[in-house]
Parts: sequence; structure tokens; C-alpha cells
Amino acid sequence: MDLKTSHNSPLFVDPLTSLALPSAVMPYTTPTSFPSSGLYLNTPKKKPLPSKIEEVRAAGWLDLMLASSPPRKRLSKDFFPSDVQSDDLDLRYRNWMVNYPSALTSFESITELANGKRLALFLDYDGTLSPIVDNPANAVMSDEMRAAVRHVASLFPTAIISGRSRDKVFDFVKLTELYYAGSHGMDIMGPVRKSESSGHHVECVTSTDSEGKEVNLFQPASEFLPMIAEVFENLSESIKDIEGARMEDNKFCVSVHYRNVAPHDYEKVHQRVTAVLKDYPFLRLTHGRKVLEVRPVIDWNKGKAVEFLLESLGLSESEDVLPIYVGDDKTDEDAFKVLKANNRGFGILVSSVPKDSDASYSLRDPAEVMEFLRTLAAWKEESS
Ligand SMILES: O=P(O)(O)OC[C@H]1O[C@H](O[C@H]2O[C@H](CO)[C@@H](O)[C@H](O)[C@H]2O)[C@H](O)[C@@H](O)[C@@H]1O
Repeated sequence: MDLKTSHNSPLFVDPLTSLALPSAVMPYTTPTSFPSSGLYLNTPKKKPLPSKIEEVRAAGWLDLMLASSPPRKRLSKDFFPSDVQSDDLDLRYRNWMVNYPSALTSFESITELANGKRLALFLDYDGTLSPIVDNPANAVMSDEMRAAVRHVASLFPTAIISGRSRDKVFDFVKLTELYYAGSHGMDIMGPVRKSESSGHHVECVTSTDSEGKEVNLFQPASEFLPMIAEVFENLSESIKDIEGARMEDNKFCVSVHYRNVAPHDYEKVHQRVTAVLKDYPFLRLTHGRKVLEVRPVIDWNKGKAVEFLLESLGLSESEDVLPIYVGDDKTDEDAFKVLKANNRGFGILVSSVPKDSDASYSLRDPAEVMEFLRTLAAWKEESS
């Protein structure tokens, strides 16, 4: 794939202007390791920013790191130190729900929207289908959740869109009847396209899945693989002495987990990561739930992955399609935004604390997600 010239490739985005969050990608050097020699479209600017601005940015990151990821337990009087705090949080949550009503209690209005339409379901994995746990390797999905997902997938086209590598998320979910997008949508295994496309996604490779079914493989960041492997090594080396810090290889992106790091070391984690990234202007840093994520600077995200999958399924042009996306994380907001545009569909934010979001509905936790999936399946079966 020639990222320099192909108008069909996801365009590079300027790392200094593309992020909603403060950028850590400071363009100090011309990249020597980037595989495409003449990548001059929106190339990063050469001059470092004045140090004051860098300091402000670093402070912004630190605030985000400290605030990242709400408590994993349901809000309860046992968890919070005082009744007053707990009541206050409960009240704030209830107020917040005026704008983000529960997808369970508002199920009737959802079915009104869905009536006569073909539903397509997009599900995030961590924090949505599996609870947040300390060790990412242990984020298994329960058998009950698997059964609920299998059931909806037998009724509606269903895809998992995760920040994890596609293989890893498949190992957790283990359902062959779904479509999978790993690495925040940068690694999609989907159906062979049914509709004539608008010309966006011509760079698919036709392949076969584990069951011999013909599938399309779309990997818009494949040229970054060697760079990602290199930065993984460098980051691993640079954080190895920070207690609790953990690396995760997600194929087209890299996660630096700090969930088990003492808060007084968060700044150290951030500093080490940004120091390494100074040599990689074609990589950028985003922030998830107690995780810093390093990914290629390409204009591709979970929202684009949803559009890609809808198109592949032949569902992008029809008025009678209602896509629903369920997710808990900042990266899911790109998908919420895409669905919100033109009232195409809607997002459901999984959160036990108030958060700004482009989603239309909310669910508290994966247990409520499972209940929602079951309710959706029962409604579909009753109504058909
Ligand atoms: O898009 P997702 O499927 O939500 O993946 C986003 C990241 O999820 C994982 O990290 C999060 O869950 C872990 C397990 O519960 C938790 O320990 C961690 O603190 C969370 O950030 C995954 O490990 C990351 O690689 C994904 O990018």
C-alpha cells in the first residue's frame, strides 16, 4: 500500500492538530524507520513547541491519567468512604441519566426506533463485554455473556470492535459468527463486500477465516508493523523499572498499562513514554482506561471501522438500517459520533459515572449490557 500517493488509503493526520487530547508526539527528528520513503502528506512539523506549551500538555495528560477509569464496583455505600459522597455521586449519576437514559428502561423507545429496520450491532470488548480487571490477560468473558452475544449475532449482523489485537479479542470471545475489528479498527476481518462501494476501501485482501469462509481483511496500517514492533521494544525497556507498569502488544498499536502503578509514578510513566515517542513522529498517543495507547498517525479509528463494516455488509446506503454501538471508552466516542451524524443510529455508553459522550443511551456495566442484549434478542424473536 502506497500511503504517499493512494487516495484510497486513510490519509495521515497531522499529529499536532488531530488529537482531542494533548499530543505527546513531538516532531524532533525526521523518522528514519518509517517504511514509505516520501510520506509528505501532512508531515509533522519540524520545530519543537516552546517548553511552556509542552509543560501544559504534560500537566493535561497527568490530570487525565489520575482521573482515568471510574471505580469498577457498582456505586455503593460500601465502596465510598462516606454516605455523603456516595449520595452526591448517585445524585449526579441520576441527573446525568436525564441526558443519557438507560437503554434498559428506555427499551420501548429503542424498539420504536428499530421497528421495521434492520439492526446492526457493534460491541466494544473491554469494559463492555468483560469487566475491567487488573491484569488484561484475565479479562475473560463469561459463558452467559458469550451466549447472549451468540444469540444476538444469530439475529443481527454483529461485530466486535476492540483496541486489542484481533487475534486476542477472538481468543476471548471465541464466536465465529461475528465480525472482528482489532487494534482500534486497524485490523478488520469482515464479510466480502456486498454493495458497490463509494471507493473508500479498495485495499482489502480476500482471505479465508478459520472455518474456510471467504472474508475480507483490511489493515490500513500494515506498513507500520515494523515501527510498532520497534517502539514496543523501546517502551518495554524504558518502563521496565516502574513497578506495576505493563506493556501489551496489540499488533497495530501498543498499550502501556498503568492500572497497577502507584499514582505518584504516573508522571514517570508519561514522561518515559513521551521521551520514547519523540523519535517516532508518525506515532501518536491516546488515552484509555488507565492505559496509554500508541498508534500510527493515520486517519482511522473505531468510527471509520463501523462505516467500513456497514459498507461491507451492504448496509451503508439504506434508510432502513439502524446501527447500534455499545462501548465504554474514549475510543468508542469516534463510533458514537459517526452514528449520531444524520441520526444514522446511536451509541450506548457503558459507564457507572457521569461522562460527556456522543452516545444517546447508557448502561451501567457489562451485567447491564448482557441484560440489554438478551432483551434485544427476545424483542426480535417476539416481533418476527
Ligand atoms: O477497545 P477495548 O476492547 O475496550 O480495548 C481497550 C483496551 O482494553 C484493555 O485494557 C482495559 O481493560 C483491561 C482489562 O480489564 C484493564 O486492565 C485496563 O486497565 C483497561 O485499560 C486492553 O488490555 C487494552 O490493550 C485495550 O487497548
